[in-house]
Amino acid sequence: MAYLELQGLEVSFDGFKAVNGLDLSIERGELRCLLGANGAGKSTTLDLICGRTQPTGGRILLDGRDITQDPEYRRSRLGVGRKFQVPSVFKELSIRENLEIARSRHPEPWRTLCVFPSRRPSPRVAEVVEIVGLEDALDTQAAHLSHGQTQWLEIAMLLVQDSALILMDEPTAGMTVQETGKTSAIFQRLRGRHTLIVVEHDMGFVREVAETITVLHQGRRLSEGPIQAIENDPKVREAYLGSGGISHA
Ligand SMILES: Nc1ncnc2c1ncn2[C@@H]1O[C@H](COP(=O)(O)OP(=O)(O)OP(=O)(O)O)[C@@H](O)[C@H]1O
Repeated sequence: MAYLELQGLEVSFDGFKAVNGLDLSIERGELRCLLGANGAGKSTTLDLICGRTQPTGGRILLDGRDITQDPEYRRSRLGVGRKFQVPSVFKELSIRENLEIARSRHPEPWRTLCVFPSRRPSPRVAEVVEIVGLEDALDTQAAHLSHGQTQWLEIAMLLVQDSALILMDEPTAGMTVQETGKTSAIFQRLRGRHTLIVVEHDMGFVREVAETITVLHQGRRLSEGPIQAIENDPKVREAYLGSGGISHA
């Protein structure tokens, strides 16, 4: 059995099926990209997996366990981490402080800073900042970070929480070409250690990082496979007709 299984997943908003009988199987350690035109149901699918939205039908299995009815906090404890498009870092705190708080998951974050007053990061924080390339900026206040650095800090916050399944919505949106390149390198390092599901419109980025791509259309799986197979799939071409083809998604 795959690490994550969506079986006939469905959610209806006032009768409109944003996700409509979606089947998806993702192996442990895989990096899966979700593609699809605007409104295809990509973000809603991530919402269903992390428990932000409750499905109106179907099942979600994580490592063989049915989590369909589990609330968001319980899925988070099981290792499901979600990165949203809008960053949720504490702007007035340093990178190190943000990471220590994320790691502790303490209900009163300020107490963590009393427990970790030292300027030396804990071993896991030190390891993670090296992965995302922020090791030289540990004491920089988050408010002073570039857009790219803020996104990397958020990824690091999921990593220190040991999220086994990481869901990301357009991680490269608003990034420069250099920042996107660095993000791609970070993802290459995460592959195999974490299972990643990434919604992304930047086809250059998708080409670099994805092994398998799932294309959604009207809340269903339209096509799945490596990039060449997706680009040559007549169903995908038809669904993207008018938007200049998938390469211009
Ligand atoms: N809470 C909600 N209430 C009503 N309709 C919703 C809700 N959330 C999403 N939808 C609708 O469901 C459909 C799928 O939305 P979703 O955000 O998942 O698409 P998407 O593929 O992520 O699109 P985009 O690439 O534009 O972000 C859209 O038509 C959207 O308007």
